[in-house]
Amino acid sequence: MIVGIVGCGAIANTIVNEIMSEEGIEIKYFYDRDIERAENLAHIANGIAIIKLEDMLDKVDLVVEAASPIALKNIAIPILEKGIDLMVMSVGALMDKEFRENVHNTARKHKAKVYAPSGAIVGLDGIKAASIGKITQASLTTRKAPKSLGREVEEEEILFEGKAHEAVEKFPVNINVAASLSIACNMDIDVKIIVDPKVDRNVHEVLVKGDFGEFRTSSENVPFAANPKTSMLAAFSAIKLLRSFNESFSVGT
Ligand SMILES: NC(=O)C1=CN([C@@H]2O[C@H](COP(=O)(O)OP(=O)(O)OC[C@H]3O[C@@H](n4cnc5c(N)ncnc54)[C@H](O)[C@@H]3O)[C@@H](O)[C@H]2O)C=CC1
Ligand SMILES: O=C([O-])CC(=O)C(=O)O
Repeated sequence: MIVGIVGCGAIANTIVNEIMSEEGIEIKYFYDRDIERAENLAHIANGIAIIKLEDMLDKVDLVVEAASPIALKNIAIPILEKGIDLMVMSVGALMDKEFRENVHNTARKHKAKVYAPSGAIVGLDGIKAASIGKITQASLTTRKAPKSLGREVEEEEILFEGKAHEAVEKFPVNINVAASLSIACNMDIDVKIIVDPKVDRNVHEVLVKGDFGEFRTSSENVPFAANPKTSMLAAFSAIKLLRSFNESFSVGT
């Protein structure tokens, strides 16, 4: 499998450092609006930095988007139209219903697949199983340190309380997890975002109720030093999903 990466930041660097050149996965093409970032990562991976997306499209089997929701909106359709699979980290962009439908229809028409790893939250496996019945309630409470949210506060403060579609508009690079949960639950879930000077982790609490009963998950994620908005777990989930394409045994939904 030849892989291209769009967005050469914290997540992409972790993917490359972990996978480098593993049997069956060759991460070869690197694109970033900051060409230096693409060149640095290409150098580490012994790959090729490209200056426009089209330069990788006839050469890859899968593109990993690890850039931003705006980037995803620009690249998704041209990638899928070529029948290339797409792994999406900036899931928040998919809260735009028209865009999501376009992505879905294009993927189906060109026999491409779109994957969204579980990212920084815990519980999507259970939600996927629970969605066989009816899900009646789902919420996410996210607590991050001021530097993760770009705020300066002395006391904990609720920054946002409302629906996921609004949360991803207001905090596009901090709450993609709300979109993953909403898509998995097939509802615009309730979201609360708290800035808390007492925490040094990215904390995500998920509550889901439905026909199956109810569950709560809580993850206290170590953030990347280089980008404290992002949890290391998010990059790990992408790596695990990439590896799963070569595995013959799968556990969990
Ligand atoms: N699904 C999830 O659970 C999670 C998703 N994310 C999202 O994943 C994405 C990547 O995260 P990180 O690696 O932490 O970000 P980062 O900020 O460390 O790296 C992003 C890279 O993408 C590049 N970039 C931004 N916009 C671009 C564009 N339009 N075209 C080309 N390159 C562009 C930037 O120059 C940068 O090098 C972000 O959108 C982030 O919000 C982050 C954490 C969890
Ligand atoms: O990494 C995290 O903790 C969550 C995050 O930034 C996102 O969902 O965009």
